[in-house]
Amino acid sequence: MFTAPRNNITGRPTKPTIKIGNDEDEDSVESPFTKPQTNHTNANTLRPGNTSSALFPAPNSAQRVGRQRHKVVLQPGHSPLDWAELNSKTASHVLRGVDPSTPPPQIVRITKDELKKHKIRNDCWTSINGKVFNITPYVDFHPGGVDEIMKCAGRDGTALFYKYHSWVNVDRMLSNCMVGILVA
Ligand code: HEM
Repeated sequence: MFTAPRNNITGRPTKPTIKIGNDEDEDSVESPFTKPQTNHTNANTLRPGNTSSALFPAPNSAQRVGRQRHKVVLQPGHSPLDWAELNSKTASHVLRGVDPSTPPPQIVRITKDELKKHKIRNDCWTSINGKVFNITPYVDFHPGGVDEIMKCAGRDGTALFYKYHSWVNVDRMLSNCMVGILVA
């Protein structure tokens, strides 16, 4: 029966050693090559207990969404950052497209018939989650393109909105564009 060599003092089994070279009498030395080899052939393989390798490289947006992206090339000056800047510099009534004396949007009631009247490029409202937004100033900033966002013009766009991007925070993005609450 094979018995692993033991340390003379501690009595514990010694670390594995290998012979370097062919000389039988040469002292055996511990080799760095005896360490277990990690298989790095596919660093992205998610192995049980290995979470770090799965995060590098990070998945791109198409991989995160799980389908082909359909973002358009926006005109210069129409990036999401430009939209944020415009919001910070523009009075809310301008973005709402209403007279400055108009009451706060939370108490303005808008019927479906009224909503339907605002469906052209230069006067465009939509309703998402029961809130009515004037999207006229936002249309050119829409990363999905003008044609796509205009599909919700003058009507309830909630279903279309969630079909394409449930992760987008519309309340925040269009907070200054809210004109009222949709009523039956
Ligand atoms: C009024 C509300 C809307 C807002 C505030 C809005 C906002 C956005 C934002 C922020 C993105 C970029 C998303 C990202 O980078 O992850 C986006 C992309 C997009 N949007 Fe909208 N959107 C609106 C309505 C719509 C509607 C009604 C449609 C379709 C009929 C639509 C279709 C798309 C598409 C196709 C993209 C590209 C998404 C992709 O390829 O991943 N959006 N939208």
